[in-house]
Amino acid sequence: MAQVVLENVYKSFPTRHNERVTPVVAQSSLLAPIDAPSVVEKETQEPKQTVSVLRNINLSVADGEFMVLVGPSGCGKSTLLRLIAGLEKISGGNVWVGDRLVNELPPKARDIAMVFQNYALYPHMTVYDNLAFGLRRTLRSDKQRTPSLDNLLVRVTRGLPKQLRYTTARERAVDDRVRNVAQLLQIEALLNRLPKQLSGGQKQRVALGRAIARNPQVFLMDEPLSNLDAKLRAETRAQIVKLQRQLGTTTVYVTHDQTEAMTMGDRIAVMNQGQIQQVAPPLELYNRPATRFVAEFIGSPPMNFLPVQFHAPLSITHPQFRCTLPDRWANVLQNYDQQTLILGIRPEHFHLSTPAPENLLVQIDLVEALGNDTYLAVSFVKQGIQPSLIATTATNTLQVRIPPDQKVSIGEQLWLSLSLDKLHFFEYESGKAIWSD
Ligand SMILES: Nc1ncnc2c1ncn2[C@@H]1O[C@H](COP(=O)(O)OP(=O)(O)OP(=O)(O)O)[C@@H](O)[C@H]1O
Repeated sequence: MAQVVLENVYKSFPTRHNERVTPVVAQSSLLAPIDAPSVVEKETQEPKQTVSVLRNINLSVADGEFMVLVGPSGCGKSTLLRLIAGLEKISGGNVWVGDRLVNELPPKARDIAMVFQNYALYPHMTVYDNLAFGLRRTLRSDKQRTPSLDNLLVRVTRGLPKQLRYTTARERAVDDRVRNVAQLLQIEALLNRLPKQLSGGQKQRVALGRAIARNPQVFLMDEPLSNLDAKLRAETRAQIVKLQRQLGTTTVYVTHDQTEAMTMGDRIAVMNQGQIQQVAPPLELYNRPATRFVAEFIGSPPMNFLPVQFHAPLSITHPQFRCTLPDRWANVLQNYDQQTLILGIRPEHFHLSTPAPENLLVQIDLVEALGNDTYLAVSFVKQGIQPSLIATTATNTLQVRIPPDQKVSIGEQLWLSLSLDKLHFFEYESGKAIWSD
């Protein structure tokens, strides 16, 4: 077990700004004499540029912690994981695993096991051998060399029935570990099968088993569940969490799925465009998102955002409604008098209400009844004042959650009130959260 610490980690990839150049080179090479420099040579002569994919990453994963990296596609999650694994080299900063600085260490010296979404099992080996393969190598590198008497006995008994054959100490250790892991993951019955004889979920369990069998200091998992169907994903999700708790192995888990992040992580690091926006336990991310980006990313359906005008001491106005905020906002908001702020409201923090200036008059565009919950997509019924401010809302549609027993239909008009103690505010330009305490 070990902690993983990233200090000011930076990663850039080389790129050539040859998007315009390439076609020209390609074209000229068609016309060029045979002995002209090749396209490849010409391309490498272009000035190299770099694109920075991760910037100023500081993250400390505690010993035994389950840390989830979450963020939209392309934000740099996999790259960060690959940097920890040593599959990519960092461009700046430090990576620590335990008390070792691993910047220059190759992957196999880092004592880390990685699980990918595509399982990466050896197709020609049985489940048993897939589990045993890495182990044999690990034990060999542990210098548990086979004594020569062992070797002799193995050779002499090779032709005998299986029960009578002699096995080496190392092979017995491997066998013990394989069977333990198979029991833990409930794949004992599958040990003699080939990967092609397994379902997706079973393959994923074998891939997990392979990582566990090596008993590494750290597990790195890159979207390991994304090839599974919804039901199996939920089951395997729970199983991974349970296993991780049992083993207590420090884990960094990458996903773009916020449900996975919220249900699995001790803490979650939310990433966007190569930077970490916030690191916090799941509920804290939900209750106290540090930025508008985090607020929108965590929670399903996402938080609604409305531009409102703030008037000290405690009132906000929107073309469609106005309301007075609880006292606790007075202090923090006094510097924003007469400014536009972004009001954030989660779908679950609206309530069906009565006509009043502090309530929102909306029309139902869509109803989604999901048994336990009913979600509405609603739009404002235009009431006339300051329509320009409404136009600055990215979308004029709000997502609202109402009790499932409430009968509503498309086209119906409703009044909604806000849970005043649940409001969020963000600075208009920077998107930074303003907290009332
Ligand atoms: N070898 C590479 N060379 C150049 N650019 C790269 C390389 N690997 C990744 N990138 C770029 O780095 C950015 C981050 O990629 P990364 O795979 O880490 O994102 P991600 O958050 O894991 O996305 P996804 O969820 O889609 O897998 C992307 O813009 C990607 O195009």
